[in-house]
Amino acid sequence: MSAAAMTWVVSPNSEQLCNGLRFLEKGVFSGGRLKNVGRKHECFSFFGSRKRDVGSRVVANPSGNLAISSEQLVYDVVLKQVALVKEQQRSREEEDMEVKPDIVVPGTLGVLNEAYDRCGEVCAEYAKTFYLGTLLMTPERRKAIWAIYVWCRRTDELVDGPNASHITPKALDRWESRLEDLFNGRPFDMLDAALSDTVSKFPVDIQPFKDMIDGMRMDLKKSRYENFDELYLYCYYVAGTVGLMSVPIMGIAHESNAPTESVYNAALALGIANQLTNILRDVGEDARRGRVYLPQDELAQAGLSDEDIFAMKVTDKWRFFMKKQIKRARTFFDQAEEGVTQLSSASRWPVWASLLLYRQILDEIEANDYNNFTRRAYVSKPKKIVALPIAYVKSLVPPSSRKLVTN
Ligand SMILES: CC(C)=CCC/C(C)=C/CC/C(C)=C/CC/C(C)=C/[C@@H]1[C@@H](COP(=O)(O)OP(=O)(O)O)[C@]1(C)CC/C=C(\C)CC/C=C(\C)CCC=C(C)C
Ligand SMILES: [Mn+2]
Repeated sequence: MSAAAMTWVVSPNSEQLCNGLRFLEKGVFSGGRLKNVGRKHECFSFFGSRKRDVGSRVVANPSGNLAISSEQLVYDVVLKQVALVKEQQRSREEEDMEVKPDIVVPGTLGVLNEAYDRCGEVCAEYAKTFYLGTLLMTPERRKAIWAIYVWCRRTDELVDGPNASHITPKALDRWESRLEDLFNGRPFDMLDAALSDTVSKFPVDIQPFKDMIDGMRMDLKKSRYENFDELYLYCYYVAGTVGLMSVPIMGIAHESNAPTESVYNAALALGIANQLTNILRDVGEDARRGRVYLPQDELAQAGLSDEDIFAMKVTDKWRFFMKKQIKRARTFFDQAEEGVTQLSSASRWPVWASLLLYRQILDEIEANDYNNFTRRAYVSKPKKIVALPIAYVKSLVPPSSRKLVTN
């Protein structure tokens, strides 16, 4: 598919989107394979800490005043999402139904099915293993996850895709108003229509979606992170949000008696872990774009600076620094593990697979002797193949009655 055709998939520009819609209607997109344009897209590498180790709720700002930490800010979003889920549970119990019935406007069902099919195609193209995992889910859940995946991918492409240099804060504002419209039942295009349908059926709060757009805004104006608290907020925006969006769809197992909030915390932790791993894998690549997604204070403590990163030399100081960063990422994966088992049975396999595969990237960075400047850590096909049955076996473990960490 040409770059021009790709444009509509990711751009919030109305004219291009209308063009995109025409592509869809003519079926040009159908069967078309989205290509990587200007950006690495290996297969969506299948994707928490005891909180005390990684950050506190109240932090002192430079003037010595106490401020609310990023962790606390994010926790408020978790509570809001959990409240929405509980509210829907209560009304379902009252109405005694599984999901809201479809209110079908004549002639729209075919279009909606087609929209979901397109989401599935995009997902299969960008994230093959993950796509296969979604096939285990119920059709309703699978389609919903595809719709969320596509919205996230399109959002990410705005700042990371081929048209990234043309993206302005205004464009992100337009993307956000489209988001509000689709949550209010007024989708702009077919892919938005799929998500609009999804959010009308599942208790998904708009906040994590808005926060992901905020993450993209942050990417436009910020290329340094003073400390881990700042980096944590960025990781929440671009990846922790995905965890919060996904759990209402994947569902929590009926047998689970873990507090709902603890499962959302685990989902958040998996997003953070994935993003920290992504950052550690991409240090060299990001540096070539003038970006350093590493806590500046921790670099300084290790006797390192931006200059050392741009020099791209693996030194003992760098190895020492990296070991600490990897250790932190692993604590978030550990925290996430406790939550995966609480998910509904069909959702556990793709999440385990994603967790095991993404975590292995950290092992690969170690195996590369911490050279994440000029070598890209990746999980080889044979290792991926080994991880999948392990994930499957893990997914068979039912939720235990053990209590998870709440905040
Ligand atoms: C089963 C599963 C993995 C479900 C998530 C499906 C979904 C909606 C994914 C959307 C991902 C996406 C496109 C996010 C946009 C921002 C972004 C690109 C984030 C980075 C992903 C890795 O992508 P990649 O390796 O391709 O990196 P580049 O684009 O090349 O830089 C991220 C690192 C974040 C991904 C975050 C997650 C997948 C969150 C996972 C958490 C859950 C699914 C919750 C699980 C529940 C519990 C209880 C643990
Ligand atoms: Mn990346």
